[in-house]
Amino acid sequence: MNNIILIGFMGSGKTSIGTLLARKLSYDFMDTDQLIEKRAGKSIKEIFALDGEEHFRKMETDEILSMQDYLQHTVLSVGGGLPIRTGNAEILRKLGTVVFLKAHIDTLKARLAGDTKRPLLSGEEWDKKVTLLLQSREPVYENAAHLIITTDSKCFEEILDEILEKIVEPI
Ligand SMILES: Nc1ncnc2c1ncn2[C@@H]1O[C@H](COP(=O)(O)OP(=O)(O)O)[C@@H](O)[C@H]1O
Ligand SMILES: O=C(O)C1=C[C@@H](OP(=O)(O)O)[C@@H](O)[C@H](O)C1
Ligand SMILES: [Mg+2]
Repeated sequence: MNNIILIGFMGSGKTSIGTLLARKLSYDFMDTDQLIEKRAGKSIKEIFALDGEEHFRKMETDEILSMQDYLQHTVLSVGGGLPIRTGNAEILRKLGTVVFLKAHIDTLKARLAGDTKRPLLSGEEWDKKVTLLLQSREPVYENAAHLIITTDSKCFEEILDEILEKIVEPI
């Protein structure tokens, strides 16, 4: 098992840190949102609007199921909702070392303010949605993870170093 999977809430830094970590390790980088956008030929926002969230969730599961056949030496960032769907966390844990990038709600809200790409945050009540979603999702992330890294007040380099220090698997 030589893959690293980053999970966590929207804004926890999965895509940014995944990109940097892969570069540092000379691993491939993949991000389920990017793969799905490419496959569908439209943005996540358009998929939600035109096909519905359930269709998107099915695409997420299909993506990680197919990875079981090929994923190697890869840092994989997954969308914030992916580990929540029944069965997905188990698939992720088989794919590699699952790292939960944890952040305080205030940190997440500050990072997500003004976002226009994430359909779940559209509308005026977005910060209330963040509070409710985070409450329900955090225990799922904690259960799914082999390793939890808190990211509040840490720069990217500090987070990368901590992940590499704490990962037990030889990589
Ligand atoms: N540790 C951090 N320090 C400063 N900014 C961060 C940190 N982690 C994430 N960000 C910022 O938060 C935003 C969301 O990051 P992103 O990597 O897209 O998160 P995710 O993929 O988990 O939704 C980006 O603007 C990113 O630069
Ligand atoms: O939390 C979620 O349900 C989602 C998170 C997003 O990815 P990030 O976690 O990378 O923002 C993206 O998959 C989609 O907007 C739905
Ligand atoms: Mg992302």
